Amino acid sequence: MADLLTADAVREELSRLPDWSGDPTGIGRTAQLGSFPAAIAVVDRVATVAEELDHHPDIDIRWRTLTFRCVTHSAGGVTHRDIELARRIDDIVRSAA
Ligand SMILES: C[C@H](O)[C@H](O)[C@H]1CNC2=NC(N)=NC(=O)C2=N1
Repeated sequence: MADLLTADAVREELSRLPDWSGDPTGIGRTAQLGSFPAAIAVVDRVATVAEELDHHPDIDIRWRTLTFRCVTHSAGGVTHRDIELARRIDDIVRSAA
């Protein structure tokens, strides 16, 4: 099982993920795209990456605003897998914006 990050480690990782906030119970970000179809296209690309990593974010879709939350459910908190997923989500949002 993946190791839970301490509060200090989560803070450290978040300092390198400026669009994300959170704590050891989960990290999240929102992203506003240009349109609803553009937002759905981002969700679709995130779905592909989530399958590749076998690690899946919780996603809230409200018109063109997406909210991603990453937590390792099986571990009950934030692990390096969530940090990796967050970086990959950032890459997708950046290339879509
Ligand atoms: C069997 C499979 O590895 C697990 O169900 C995975 C799938 N994706 C997952 N995603 C997240 N965020 N947390 C998990 O614990 C998790 N478990």
